Amino acid sequence: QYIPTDTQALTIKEIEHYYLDAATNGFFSAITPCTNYQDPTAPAPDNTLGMQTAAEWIRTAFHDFVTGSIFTGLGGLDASIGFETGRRENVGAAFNDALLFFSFFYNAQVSMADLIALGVVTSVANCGGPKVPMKVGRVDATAAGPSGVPEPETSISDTLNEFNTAGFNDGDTVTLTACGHSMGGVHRNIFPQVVPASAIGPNNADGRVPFDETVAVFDVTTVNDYVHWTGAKGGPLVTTTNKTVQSDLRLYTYDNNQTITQLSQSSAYFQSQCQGVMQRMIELVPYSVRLSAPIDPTTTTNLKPAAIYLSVDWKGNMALSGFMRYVQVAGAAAPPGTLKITLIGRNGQTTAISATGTMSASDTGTGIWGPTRSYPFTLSFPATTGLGGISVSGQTFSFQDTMFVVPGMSNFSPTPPTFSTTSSLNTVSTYTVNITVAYLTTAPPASLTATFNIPVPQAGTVSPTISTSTTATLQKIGTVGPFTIFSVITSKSLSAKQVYGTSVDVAAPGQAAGVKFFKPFNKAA
Ligand code: HEM
Repeated sequence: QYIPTDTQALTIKEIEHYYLDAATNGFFSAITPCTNYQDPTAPAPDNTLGMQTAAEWIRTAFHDFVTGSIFTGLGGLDASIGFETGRRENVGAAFNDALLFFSFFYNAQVSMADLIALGVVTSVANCGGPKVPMKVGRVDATAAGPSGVPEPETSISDTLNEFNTAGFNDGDTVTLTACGHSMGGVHRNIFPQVVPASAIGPNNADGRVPFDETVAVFDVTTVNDYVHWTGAKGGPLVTTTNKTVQSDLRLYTYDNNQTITQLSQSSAYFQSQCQGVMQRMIELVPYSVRLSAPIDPTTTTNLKPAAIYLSVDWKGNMALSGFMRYVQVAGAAAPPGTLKITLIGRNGQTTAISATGTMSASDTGTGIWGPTRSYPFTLSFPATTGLGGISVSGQTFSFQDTMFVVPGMSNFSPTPPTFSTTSSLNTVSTYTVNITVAYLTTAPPASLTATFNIPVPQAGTVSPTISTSTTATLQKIGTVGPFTIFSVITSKSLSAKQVYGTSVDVAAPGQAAGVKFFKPFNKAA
């Protein structure tokens, strides 16, 4: 585990993993294919209900963000929706479905609000829409926010007022709603005032009437249907005979159909307009929140180290292991068969020590940016040389070895059940963890303190929060080369889901954590 200087870098690393790496039970699993419906409390997807996870994720972001205010600088995308699911304006399973699925990916570095944003970015891009920039750094609310999410019955003036307060003018409101209503539909079981009982049928137990013919594709079809009065004609919130709930019709006709007609001019125009408003939706955050630069392998780097661990043994041999990730973005060279990873020593000098990373045949996948390849490697070097970084294909990545958990001297038992995004991870066991840390210091303290960051339930929402109340004291057990070694064994009763979300920080007395966000049991390993 290396220690980046900037804590947002750790969040970026985590989200990059969810966003770019292939994983059987990864973030994309619930929205692949885009027609899929995954109830995270059930063992397997159920596609007989007329429900759709990708659409639920987009609707979740809308209901979370729209009560935010550019005037007060409060609210927006902050996961407060979890505290608000009892309100009539937030009817339906979508919100808790989304938060429960996201909670498998929640930890001390990844907020629920960032996961809601990632849900929009992944479902839009995975289902044929544009790439909405993914920034990180959102902060979760600790209580409900104001109410006011527009409902089908809400007057046009109240609806526009709510969106205006969230920073969307009248035209933007039409655009965002038309973009959102490209996927999914309206369900009889929760909106009987909109959808007739006749909608219920085989593989449609909840009675969904889709917004358009391409329910699982983020595209201009619903707009074209409305403008040309073909197909689904814009969907049930236009065509319902109950005038009170014709909210899309009221909205689209408010400016005499000007905005909606513009949107139908071309698929490319629709997609670029949607990219802009979707970005603004997920970037409405409190004034106090600073978002990172976007995770974009085309403009940052498509070659990056991931899942890196540093170790030292009692003989003073060090090893840096992990993998290099190569994303073959559009226009990039084909992935090389091997990569040469060269050690930069603790003194900052490039050394003659190198390792070869060979492209994995199995750990591969195709994400929205292109094929992702991984190159596992282990770089071995003496403790006297130490670690300052690595250089790979002309790029330098900085690491440090001041304080790190030593994987070969640490362990964790029992092994939790295989990671999955179902309730199978609810089983609680007593887990014992040995945390052993190497500290590069000429004046070793008597002990170090480990703080465990454990996802725990919080009242009023299905979204977890992080508890830091479990700590442990590491005692000196020896020295190797320039390092003093500290260790502790501690036990805790946890669910497997909590185990996967737990991380540890370690600090010397009176100092900031030298080890930050070490995952004692890493599902990515
Ligand atoms: C004028 C404001 C809006 C109103 C009154 C409204 C109303 C509704 C209603 C009643 C449903 C049916 C929900 C269900 O049966 O599960 C729905 C679905 C949906 N809405 Fe909206 N909506 C509005 C704006 C938006 C916006 C701005 C977005 C996102 C950018 C959005 C995204 C969605 C999505 C993706 C669905 C499909 C959900 C699913 O199939 O599970 N809506 N909307």
